[in-house]
Amino acid sequence: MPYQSIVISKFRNLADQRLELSPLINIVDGKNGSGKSSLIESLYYLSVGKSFRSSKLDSIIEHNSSGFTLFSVTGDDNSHQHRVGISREKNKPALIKIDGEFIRSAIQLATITPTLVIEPETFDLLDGGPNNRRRYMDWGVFHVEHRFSEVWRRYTKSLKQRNTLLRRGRIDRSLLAPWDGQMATTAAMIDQYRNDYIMSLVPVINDILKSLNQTIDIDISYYRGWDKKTDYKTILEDSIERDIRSGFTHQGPHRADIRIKVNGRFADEVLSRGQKKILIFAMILAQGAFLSKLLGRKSVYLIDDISAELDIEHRKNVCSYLEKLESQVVLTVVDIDSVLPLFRKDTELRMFHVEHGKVSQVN
Ligand SMILES: Nc1ncnc2c1ncn2[C@@H]1O[C@H](COP(=O)(O)OP(=O)(O)OP(=O)(O)O)[C@@H](O)[C@H]1O
Repeated sequence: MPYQSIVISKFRNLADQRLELSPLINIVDGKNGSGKSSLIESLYYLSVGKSFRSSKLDSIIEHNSSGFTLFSVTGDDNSHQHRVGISREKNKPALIKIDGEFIRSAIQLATITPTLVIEPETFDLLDGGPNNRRRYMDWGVFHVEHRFSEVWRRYTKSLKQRNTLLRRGRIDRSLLAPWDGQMATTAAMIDQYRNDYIMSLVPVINDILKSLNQTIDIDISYYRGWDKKTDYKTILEDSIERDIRSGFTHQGPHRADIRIKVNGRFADEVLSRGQKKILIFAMILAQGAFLSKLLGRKSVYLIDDISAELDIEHRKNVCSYLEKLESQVVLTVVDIDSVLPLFRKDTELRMFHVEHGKVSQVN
């Protein structure tokens, strides 16, 4: 569901303001340090109740203020509207309302507006640690498999309990049994959801690579976090001595990873920097395409500083792809001329200019 309007107050350097967005393409330009990434971050915050830039609340709240608030109206002509409000005050719990009702978990936010973000750190997906890749995989699993968040919650709760017991050192092993049982059941489900998602996603990524005029064909090998031939309960039993020595559980879905291969070789080892970036664009765009194909749900795409990431040819391919999606896109650029000529004249496009945190619509 696209954002129709947002109201921002005391978020980073952004002035207190209300913005009306296009349901399709929105281009935001402004000098370095004007507030473009902060605007992308505020939209992302509204979609999941957290930032992609910082986990420290203090750095997000406007420096001279004690808290920020964000408010959005989402929906399109054919669908029901939703109103989301988030208020964060220093040293206080988050207050989140959907349609006037307080909610306890920010997870509910993510179901309203599936939001994909491409910002400088997204490009760590291939070369960075497995956390990024698990987050990538689980964004999709969360949206296509409604049981995932509950199963994941049960798994992590049992993992935490097991690790607490392991840290006690000399333990009565019978105390571990219920947690091991719970972990084995939930791990098998998580493994199945992730494996199914990745297998379905690979052809979509390859189709998108083709539509971005790329000749590479990729494959993804999924590692579930423990040996593929052994059931998880046996793994937990066999690794108990090592787990006790270290005080934590070495193997399991919390250690899952994906490795991306191009012509049988690992992408992070053979692709150029530019090729990696376009591959990462394709991987993110594929998540939205797959969700739309499977469940008819459209995602919102937030893309920060596209011109810094892609050369003109790749930018043109990505912009043409985005234009055909008929989804909401918010793109930021330093120089509007680096993207504006790449869109068709008849595209429903809205332009904004940011200066010292004030975002103004440009005619
Ligand atoms: N909590 C905060 N309160 C006030 N100002 C902040 C806060 N956090 C960051 N800033 C400032 O907000 C400004 C805008 O930052 P932002 O990253 O949004 O800029 P940008 O337009 O994306 O810049 P660039 O093009 O360089 O990426 C910066 O000058 C930054 O120092």
